[in-house]
Formats: sequence, structure tokens, C-alpha cells
Amino acid sequence: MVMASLEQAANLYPIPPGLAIDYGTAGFRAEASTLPSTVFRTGVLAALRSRQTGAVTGLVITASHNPEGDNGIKVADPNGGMLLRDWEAAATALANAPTSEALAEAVQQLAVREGIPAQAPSGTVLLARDTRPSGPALAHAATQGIAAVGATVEDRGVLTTPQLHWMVRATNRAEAATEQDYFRTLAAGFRELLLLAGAGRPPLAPLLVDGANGVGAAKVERLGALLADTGLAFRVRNSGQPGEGRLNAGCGADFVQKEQAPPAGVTLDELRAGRGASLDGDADRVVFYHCDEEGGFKLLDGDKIAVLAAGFVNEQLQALGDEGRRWRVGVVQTAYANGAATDYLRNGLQLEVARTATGVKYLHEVAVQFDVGIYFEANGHGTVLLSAALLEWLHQQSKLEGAPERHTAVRRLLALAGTVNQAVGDALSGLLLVEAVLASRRWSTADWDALYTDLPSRQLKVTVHDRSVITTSHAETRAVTPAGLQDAIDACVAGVSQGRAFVRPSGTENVVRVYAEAAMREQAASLANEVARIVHRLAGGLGTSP
Ligand SMILES: CC(=O)N[C@H]1[C@@H](OP(=O)(O)O)O[C@H](CO)[C@@H](O)[C@@H]1O
Ligand SMILES: [Mg+2]
Repeated sequence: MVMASLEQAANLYPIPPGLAIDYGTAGFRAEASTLPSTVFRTGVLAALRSRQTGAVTGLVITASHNPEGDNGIKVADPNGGMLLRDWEAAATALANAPTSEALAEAVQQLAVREGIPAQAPSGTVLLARDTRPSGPALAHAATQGIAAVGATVEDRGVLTTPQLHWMVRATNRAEAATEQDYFRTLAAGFRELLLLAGAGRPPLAPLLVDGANGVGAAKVERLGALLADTGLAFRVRNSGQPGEGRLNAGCGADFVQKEQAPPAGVTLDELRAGRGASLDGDADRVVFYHCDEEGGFKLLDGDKIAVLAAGFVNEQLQALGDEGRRWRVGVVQTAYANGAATDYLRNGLQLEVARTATGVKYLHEVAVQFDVGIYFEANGHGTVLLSAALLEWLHQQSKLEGAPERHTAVRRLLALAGTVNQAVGDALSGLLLVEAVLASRRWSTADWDALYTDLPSRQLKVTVHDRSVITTSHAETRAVTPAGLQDAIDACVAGVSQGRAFVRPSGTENVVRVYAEAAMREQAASLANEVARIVHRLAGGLGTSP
């Protein structure tokens, strides 16, 4: 590596005064104008990771559900998953190195620590961005960073986050890895699942899709066009076209899930006729909703998707008898999972449920330990992963003669692995997964919703002077600091029927998140309010108390 050229290139991207940025829940995120140096340096890091592993890595420029003026950057590891956690600290160190000399030094240290030989292959990074106006300039900064350490960049243009992750995984497996291949793979899996649903199934109902005015809108249109002959009809709202609203403003998966309300441009009346779904700003999350019998808005969140997927997988494995039952199925959730969902998975479906900290990188790590690992955050970010051993066994089984039900189960599981992105959570996969399972089961949205009843819950955000004063333990369900915070929360929860509440600093926004659930809606809301006031009082709240 030629450090002089790195230093020279880095001089064009000086770090803004006072910058302190952290590789958080899902990469770096901040107001876009503060990001060029961070993005340049993350380009350097992704190139080094590629060089170290001898495989391509990926970079996506996006701030997902954040407002349009923010942006960010995430690294895709060679397996298509999130950046190895060991490397996150290096990403933070590189981003915060105060001068270009300090950056070169940090790069040297990383090269030594990770044993990256000077003569290693130069490295290749696949690059993509979402639709934010700040994207092209930041993509240029990333390109410069990648080039500064002699690696090659392949700019794939505007893509969803999961598309880029899928491409990284496919490239490193020497599989076809263009965007067209991505669409073809998902579509082929979906067609197979529909075929196996049998001739008697009702036609697919049209689905309203809220594209959050982001990258997912155009991609979902393309997917829909490819599958039009199956009867799948996406009616896209918040498409980001001129005249529509702004990215994530009053729409998108995060808004709908947190507010438990329909997105802009979708009325309850329309939902009476069919279900809707909302993607987030980079299309790695999806939540569904419908209008219930009382005429109210009902959310079907990531927990509901996990339950639907888990039940379907479970049923296929059961159909394979003792041999099927020897494969371990596990569902991974975070503390935000509704208590009723966890209960249904454990006691209704008799499945193993694991719990991790927030952020799909943690869920994914645990999910890969199962033969079928199903993970979804309540906000709709997740996927279904099938192990290599299970896939190989299924391929063998698919070649054998056997009872038709057995054969169907094998083919369904294989089709699932194509439909559902095996690299990361993917909203487009989520749409197809839900539609295919509902069609297979001949279920309406109401049938799906009726599997279990969510405990009422409420989420709030509190702005504090420094959110890092809150530290947590037990998968973020207990506050360790500041002193007295957890005791005060415990005291509030104590009197509430089926009450549960926790707080944690967000890793993507400058807020503290409050979660509360309880047997009754009003109790969940007042518990959340009370806890928010405690946070404001004990953790340095800004402005007036909530
Ligand atoms: C409560 C919640 O939804 N938190 C989200 C949010 O993280 P925070 O660290 O809570 O800001 O964004 C993450 C990235 O999309 C996602 O993984 C996570 O689940
Ligand atoms: Mg996202």
C-alpha cells in the first residue's frame, strides 16, 4: 500500500471540526454534509477487508429510515452479511482519525493486526446507494477512498441495501450476481411456492405497497412487472416520483410501525378492500397492515411475519417425518418483540426462541446457528436462513421418489431459500414470502392476524444531552446507568398488568428509545409516558419533560 497516495487523497476529505462518529446499530449515520470524510475512510476500510479476505466486499450509502437530509454508510462483509464486528472498532477508528497522517497510521495498524500482506490482491468493492440527493457525491467519496488504497470499485448505482448484500454473497459464491439475477432468483422461488400452493388456491389479492418515497418503490415495480402473470399486483404509493412526498416523511415502515397508523396516501377505506405493506427507505424492512372488523388500523409487524414463516417452515419439516424433525428450527427476536408473539412461538409452535440486542447483526449471528434460523425485528427487518447442510440434504431428497406431500415439502423449503434473501433481511423477499405463505394456506390477512393477539405497546423517543449516559445489560432490557433509572422503571412496571418496559440509547438517531407494553392500550401508553419522564429526569433530558 502506498501511504503517501492515501494521505494525499485523504487531504481532499478533511474531517469536520469536533467530529465524533460511531459505527452504530447499522453503520455510520449523520447529517449528510458532515459525512464525506467518513465515507471516504469507510471506502478505505471496505477495500482492506476485501484485500484481507481475497473476496469482494460491499458498501451501501444510505440512512434507511432517517430523514432525507441524513445519509450514512454500511459495509457488507464477503458472506453478504454485516461487517464482522471485530472490524467495526477499526471503522470507527479510521473515521475519527484527526488528520490524514493519523489515518495512514491507523490503516498501517489495521493491516498489521489483520495480517494484510502488502502484496495481497488489490481488492474489489461493490458500491450502491439509495435515492437521497446527497448519494452521488458521497458515492464519489467512497470511490476515492477505495482507489486510494489501490482497490477496484464496481459501482452498481441505485439499489436497495439487501440487493447489494445479495450481490456480494452471490459474487463470492461464483454465482450470477447482477440485479437481473437477483430479481430472477426471487421470482423463481415465488413462482415455485405458488405452483406448490395448488390449483385450488384463490387468486392473489392486490397489495398496496408504500415505497417510503425511496429506492424500494421502483424496485418493487420491477419485481411486480416480472411476476404480473402470477396475478400478483403491487399498487405502489409514495413512489418518490415528482409530486409525491419526501423520503420517509409520514410514510415508510418505521413511521407505520412506530405510529401504528397508515402511511400518507393510504386510507383506511382502501385497506378495507385488501392489505397494505410499507417498506423503509432502503427496503430492508417491511410491515403489513389491514383494516380489522371494527374498522380500525391493524399492524402486522415483523413478529407476525416471523410467526407466519416459522409456522410454514415447521409444517414442511413435520411433513418430512423423523428425518425432517431432526433439523433445528430457531426464531431470534429482540426485546422489542411483542410478548404475545414470543409466547405463541414458544408455547403454540413449540419452537426455540433466542433473544439478542437490537440490530440485525446480532440476530443474524444467532440465527446462523440453527438449521433454519428465522429472525425478524418487530420493525420488519429480518429473514429466514437455511443452513448449507439442510439445503444439501433437501437437494438430495428432491431427486428421490417419495410420497407427494413429502416431495412438496422438500420443494417448498428449497423454493423458500430462493425467495428469501439469504444474505440479509429484505423487504422485497418479505413481500413475496408473506404472499406465498398466505396463498399456500388459503389465509386472509385476518386469518394471519388472528394467530395471536398483540399485547398493546407504545414506543416513545426522548432527547437527552448525551444518550451514552444510558448503558444496558440483559439484551438491553435492564438499564445499568444512570444510577436509579432501572429501579424507577421497575417501580412503574410493578403495578401494571402484563407490564414490561425498557429504555436504550438509539444506535441510529440522537434519542433514547422507550418501549412499554401492557394488557390494556391506555396502560401501555401511560407506562411509556411515565418511563419517558423518568428518562428525562435522570438521564439529562433536553427541553420540557414529556
Ligand atoms: C427500535 C427499533 O426499531 N430500532 C431499529 C433502529 O435502531 P436503533 O438503534 O433503535 O435506532 O434501526 C436499526 C437499523 O435499521 C434497526 O436494526 C433497529 O431495530
Ligand atoms: Mg433500513
